Amino acid sequence: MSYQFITSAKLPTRHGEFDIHIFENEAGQEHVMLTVGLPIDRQSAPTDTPPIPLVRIHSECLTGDAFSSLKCDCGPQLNAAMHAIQKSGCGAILYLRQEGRGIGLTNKIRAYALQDQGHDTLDANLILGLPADARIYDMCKPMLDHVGVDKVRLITNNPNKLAYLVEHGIEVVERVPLLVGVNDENASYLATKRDRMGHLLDNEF
Ligand SMILES: Nc1nc2c(ncn2[C@@H]2O[C@H](COP(=O)(O)OP(=O)(O)OP(=O)(O)O)[C@@H](O)[C@H]2O)c(=O)[nH]1
Ligand SMILES: [Zn+2]
Repeated sequence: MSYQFITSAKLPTRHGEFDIHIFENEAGQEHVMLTVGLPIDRQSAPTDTPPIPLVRIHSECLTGDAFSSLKCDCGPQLNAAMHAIQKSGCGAILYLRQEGRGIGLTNKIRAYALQDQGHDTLDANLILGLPADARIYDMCKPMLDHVGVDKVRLITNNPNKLAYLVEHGIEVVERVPLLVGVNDENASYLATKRDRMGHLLDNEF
């Protein structure tokens, strides 16, 4: 699949002002990138060491990002990442339109119905005959290339995202862990990511 840059504009938010960039693949699927301080202006202070952009690869979660769901940690993670990137002055949010770990909104809600019956987040996908995690990350490299980023500090607990970037020639100088928005409703979801999905979490939930 190839990805094309379409357009960009300013986006003021309550965290500060971002540039918003839209990308599209051949199937017409849109992905979004919010940036601050990118591309890095190497002319203005050529002798300074350039900053390493702080980057968050975030998969769409309508229920968490827009509806403040307590079933996951997505909404607080998105807000914390936007805040941290603004504070650092240089970075990007890659907002990937792969809802429900790539199975789509309808299937995610089907999985939630199974979770209501006591299944965990991983088994719910498997019972539906769907992969535990169907996401791809091949849009990330062209999106980062667009703003000249080849080195990042990556905000994640997900080893798949680290592996993708490293395999595609993007240097991950640092992994920045992100644990926010833990509550009684999402504790078992986080424990399943830690115990059954290999996420880099060593906390008790
Ligand atoms: N199938 C399914 N998807 C879920 C469930 N809860 C959250 N999601 C999806 O999981 C994805 C969350 O992904 P990210 O925010 O990229 O985070 P992550 O892969 O958990 O890794 P981090 O970078 O460590 O946060 C979103 O697409 C959510 O819609 C669930 O119970 N079932
Ligand atoms: Zn979520």
